[in-house]
Order: sequence, then structure tokens, then C-alpha cells
Amino acid sequence: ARSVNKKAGLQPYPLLGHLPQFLANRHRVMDWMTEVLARQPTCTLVFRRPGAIPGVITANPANIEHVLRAGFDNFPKGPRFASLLHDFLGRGIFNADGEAWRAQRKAASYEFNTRSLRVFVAQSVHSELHGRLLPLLRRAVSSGQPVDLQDTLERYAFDNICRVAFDHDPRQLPDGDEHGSNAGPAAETASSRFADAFRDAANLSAGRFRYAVPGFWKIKKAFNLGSERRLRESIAMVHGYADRIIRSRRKEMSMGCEKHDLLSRFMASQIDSFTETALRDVVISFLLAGRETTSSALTWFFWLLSSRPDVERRIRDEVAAVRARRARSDLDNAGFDLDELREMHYVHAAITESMRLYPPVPVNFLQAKAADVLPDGTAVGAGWFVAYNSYATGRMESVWGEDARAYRPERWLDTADGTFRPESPFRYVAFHAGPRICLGKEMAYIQMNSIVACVLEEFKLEVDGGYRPRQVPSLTLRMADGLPVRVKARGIFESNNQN
Ligand code: HEM
Repeated sequence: ARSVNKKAGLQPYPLLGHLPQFLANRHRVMDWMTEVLARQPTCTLVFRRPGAIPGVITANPANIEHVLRAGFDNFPKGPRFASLLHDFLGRGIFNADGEAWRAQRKAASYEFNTRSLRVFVAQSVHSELHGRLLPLLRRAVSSGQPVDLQDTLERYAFDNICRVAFDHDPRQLPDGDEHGSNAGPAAETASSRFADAFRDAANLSAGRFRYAVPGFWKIKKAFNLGSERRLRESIAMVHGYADRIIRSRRKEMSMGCEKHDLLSRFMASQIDSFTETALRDVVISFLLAGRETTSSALTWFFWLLSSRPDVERRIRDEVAAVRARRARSDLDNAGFDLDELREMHYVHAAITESMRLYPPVPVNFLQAKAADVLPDGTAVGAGWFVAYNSYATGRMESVWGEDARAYRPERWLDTADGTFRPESPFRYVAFHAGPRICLGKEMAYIQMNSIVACVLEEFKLEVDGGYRPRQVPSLTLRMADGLPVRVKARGIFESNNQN
């Protein structure tokens, strides 16, 4: 009787609150939350655990709009969230509130909106794609060895975001002419140690969110034990490495060297107001934001696509049509420029639709400063957490209609002219919404659309039909065992109508 009841929603146990139901469903927490929220009268649950302050979890767009926009100042990330990530991120944009956040947001928004950054991003995406990712897939075709697509895309994204954030190349994917394993550099280098330490620091920091006894990590930290010791070591490695890059960049810039990456732009415009530690915090926040998000999005996308030849065919048709419209002088250009990517409405819709069902950031926590009442009437106490669940919101029939669970890129296209129609960001909350909406959204789409167009033009990625990925909701939604794919070349003479 205490499980989900259609009328009354999920009932808490005396003393134990919702903890027993939560623990019983831990292995499928996102789908469980979706079922629970779908049965709540307003897609919102007051969540109770013994000995902890309650909180609200919602998949209701009106509530989401309230906490992310109208009530923005009352719903910061808050000290609880900030303390978990502070050792790693300091007061970088991702982990800051109030004035510290506002100043960084203002400076970063300006830089993210320049055309020159967009061009620099497109160049970095192009060289990583054509110089490394596509050659790696060609080698996988020849060797017949399966590739872990999730790992490969994470390496791709890390190389890419490091270049964009501070013009550094950690070489997580080997160059096109380097042979050896399918992914990963042959020898351990300072760069690969940095990348490994970054991965550990991100995973171990995320692990702090998962303790059954919430503050237990603080005791381990005080005694420098186990995961907290490893976290301390990996953070020291990441910080030391980033500090060295920042110091040498300062020298280069004082000698008049002009660079286009985010760190150099920040240094050029904010040189007086940002200390070296503040610059490092900003860079690390960017690396974290760009590392696992696009790779998570594309991993789920390619998995969905592997059972949808109809969608794959429409993507290939659209990409071929864009190529066919090219002027003769451009025929040798292997990639797609920004204008061509903008013409690919179906590609854009197919990726967007995939993130509706598998948002890279599946849940996001805020903390109420003062008591408030949400638009659906839910009362929130001071200090409570308020989480919006993007995974559940993307699957609510009350938001998306009866076919909410179906993967249907067409729902994003104008029926008259086939152009992409954006949704309200409070219904489609994959990129967050309101004043803190993701700064890298456009950059992410340049990267994702380019990869999808170029990979599907040349290859077919096959996934074993029985493969059911297990989800790990870390900071991002990942597959516990990666995504093994077999890479097949598309024949040169293959018609677009075959898959
Ligand atoms: C598919 C790809 C991506 C998705 C789905 C995504 C999603 C999000 C979400 C949900 C947030 C809010 C997180 C929070 O407040 O806790 C966010 C913030 C942010 N994202 Fe993205 N992101 C993506 C790619 C990127 C990339 C490539 C960058 C490049 C640096 C980036 C930069 C940022 C930054 C700087 C913030 C913090 C904004 C602020 O707090 O003012 N994102 N993103």
C-alpha cells in the first residue's frame, strides 16, 4: 500500500520516509523517479529521509520555471552542493553563487557569444574529428575489433574542450597516422596523467553525492582515507598542471602572443580582476562542463539510432543533400562549415530528441534560501533542496503527449517547412534554463552535429541487438559498461536508400 498509489502518490514510511523505496530502486533510480513523478498529482514529490532535511523533486515545467527564473535569487546551488565540489572546482562558475557567479557569468557570456570563438571551436572540432576520430573508426573497420564508443567520445570531448578552454592538447585520442590500440595514447605522458587525474577527480567528487549517510565523506577527508585520499591526490595533480599552463600563458601573452582559447580571452579582458586561482577555477569548471556532457549525449544517441534505420536514413539523406548543394570550389572540404551545419534541421532534431529521453545532466539540485510555495501549491521549507529531474520531465505524458516515451525527431520539426522549432527551455530542460542556462549549448551542437554528420556519412555503427545499457547517474548520465560497437564502412557506391 505504501508503494506508488495513483491517487495519493508515493507515501512515506513513519521515521524512514521514502528511504526504503529509494534503496530498493537504486539500480534503476531514473526510471523509478519517472514512474513516481508521473503518478504524483502535479509531477512533484516531497522527498523525506531520516535525519535529513526534506526536499522537493519535480518534473513540472511550471515549478521548474519558478525556481530557475522568477525565484532565481531564492534558489541558488547553495552551500550543500558547493561544499561537495569545492575541493575540485573552487569557486569556478559551475560551483559559485551570488556575486562570484555573476561576475564570471558576465565575462564568460561575452566571450562565448563572439563569432571568433565559434570559429575557433569549429576549427578544433574539425581537426579532432578528421585528424583523429574518423581515422580511428577507419582502423576499427580494417581490424574488425569492436570500439567502446562511450570511452572514445569522452576522449574526443576532453581533447576538444581542453583546446577550447586553454589551448592545450592532452592527446586522448591518437593522431590519425599513429597505430596501436583503438583508443588512447600509446605511452603515458604528463598529458595523459592529467586526463586520468581529471577523470578520477570528477568521478570521486561525484561519489560524494552518493553516500547513504550524507556527510560521511567529511570524516574520511579529515583522516585522509580511501577515496578521499585518492581525490586529494588527483585534485593536486589537476591543479598543479593547470597552474603551470596558466603561468606559461601569462608569459606568452606578455610577449604579445595572440590566442583564441577561453583562458587567453579571460586573461586579456580580466587581467586585473582575476587571480591565478580564480582563472584556474574558471578553466576547470569549463573542462568539467564540456567533458562528459556531449559524450553522454552522443553515446545515448548512437545507441538509440542503432535500432532506428528510418532515422539514420533521413539523417544520411539530409547530409547528402547539404553536400550536393556545395559550390565546386568547396568539393574537397571533408567537413561541414557552420552555415552548412545550420542547414541540417533533421540532424539537430534527432540529437535534441535523444537528449529529451536521455539528458546528459539527468537531475539538478538547488537549495531554497527562504520558505516558498511553488506554482502547483507545494510548500518548500527554508534550507530544503529542490531538484528538477530532466530525465523524468522529458518522459512526462502531461508535458509531451501520449507518445512521450517514443523517440520521434519529427516532433521538433515544423510540419510545413521542416525547419527546427525550439521548445520552451522549462519543458525541455536538458540545458538548464533561466539566467544560468548552459553557456556551451551552441558549442556543444557544433561538436555533436559535426560528429553525427561525418560519422554517419562514412560508417555504420552496429550495436548487439540484445545490449541493454545500465545507467550510472554520476554528474552525467553514463553507461556503466560503455557502448561496444562494430564499425562498418559504407560502400562508396552504396545508395542513400540502403541502411
Ligand atoms: C550536450 C551538451 C551539454 C549539456 C546537455 C549541458 C547541460 C548543462 C546544464 C544542465 C547546466 C546547468 C548545470 C548546473 O547548473 O548545475 C550547464 C551549465 C553550464 N554549461 Fe553546459 N551542457 C553541455 C555542454 C557544455 C559545453 C560543451 C560547455 C563548454 C564549456 C558547457 C558549459 C557550461 C557552463 C560554463 C555552465 C555553467 C553556467 C552557469 O552556471 O552560469 N556546457 N550545462
